[in-house]
Amino acid sequence: MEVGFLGLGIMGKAMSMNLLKNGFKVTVWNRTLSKCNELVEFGASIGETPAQVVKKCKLTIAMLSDPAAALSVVFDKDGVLEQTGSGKGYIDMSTVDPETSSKISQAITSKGGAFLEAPVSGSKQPAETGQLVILAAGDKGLYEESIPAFDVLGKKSFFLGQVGNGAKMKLVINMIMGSVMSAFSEGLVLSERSGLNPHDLLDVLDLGAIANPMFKGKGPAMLKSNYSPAFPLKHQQKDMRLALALGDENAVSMPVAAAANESFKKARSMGLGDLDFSSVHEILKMTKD
Ligand SMILES: NC(=O)C1=CN([C@@H]2O[C@H](COP(=O)(O)OP(=O)(O)OC[C@H]3O[C@@H](n4cnc5c(N)ncnc54)[C@H](OP(=O)(O)O)[C@@H]3O)[C@@H](O)[C@H]2O)C=CC1
Ligand SMILES: O=CCCC(=O)O
Repeated sequence: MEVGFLGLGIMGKAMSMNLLKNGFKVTVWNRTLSKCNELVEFGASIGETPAQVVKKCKLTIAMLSDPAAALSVVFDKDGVLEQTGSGKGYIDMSTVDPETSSKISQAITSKGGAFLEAPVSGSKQPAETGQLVILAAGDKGLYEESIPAFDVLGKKSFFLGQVGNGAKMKLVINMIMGSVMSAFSEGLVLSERSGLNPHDLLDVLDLGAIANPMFKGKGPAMLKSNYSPAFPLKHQQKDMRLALALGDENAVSMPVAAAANESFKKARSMGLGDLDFSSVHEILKMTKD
């Protein structure tokens, strides 16, 4: 099966590499074209533009930073829309808001193409090992055709119905994740400032009712101020912003998420946006009496 892949950031690189390793023919494109070279070494072909990739491939996947990027790759000159049509499938796996997804869906389907949104739960390592959780919504036929690729990329796929539901599910999850990370960082700071050993806190947490792979995976690195990016903080803040907008639309009060968003915003303003989202810990460490 020949697959196009647009966007070779942390996630896109790992996902397209995985498809290659599992026998898919992959044609890649990235805004910064030099990032395609590593994939070419593993057998990928390069498309010079998103339109070229779509022209060549029946199925094209995108994994882009945010709504602006997702829209640009579809609607701009040499974009996806120029070559989509009957027999072409487009799957956007980026984390965006439901409105962005719906706009892309309408444009693709009005030209006869099929569209699926399929954001993912899981980060760099699950992307490398094919252990993502796929939250698909949109064209059911395209979902079924894409199962061989989803089986390589993820450990479980959900089909959630109409376009927008995948985006909403992903935003709810990341709103919870950002709020929990913020509370976890406060707990690490509180344990240290009150004279406890924060490593003991990690051990105790791991044995109790709120034991959590995120605490276990990120806690030790956070205590060493090591924030090598798996999930960049700028994307977590984008997800908090989009989730809060979803809350606004649905009149859901989310004071915990709103407070966490302030910490992520502050971290971004201090230049931590490209570090892992766990670097929000640095902001909370800065608060003194
Ligand atoms: N990292 C993670 O753990 C996870 C991330 N996600 C989501 O997946 C998406 C990608 O994340 P990740 O790989 O970490 O992000 P990165 O920041 O590593 O990569 C972003 C990608 O988007 C491209 N891009 C950015 N702006 C534009 C634009 N205007 N036009 C075209 N391409 C653009 C970048 O191209 P260039 O190289 O030229 O800058 C790059 O390929 C995001 O929506 C994120 O929220 C979802 C689950 C986990
Ligand atoms: O969107 C990013 C999710 C990161 C994760 O699930 O660990």
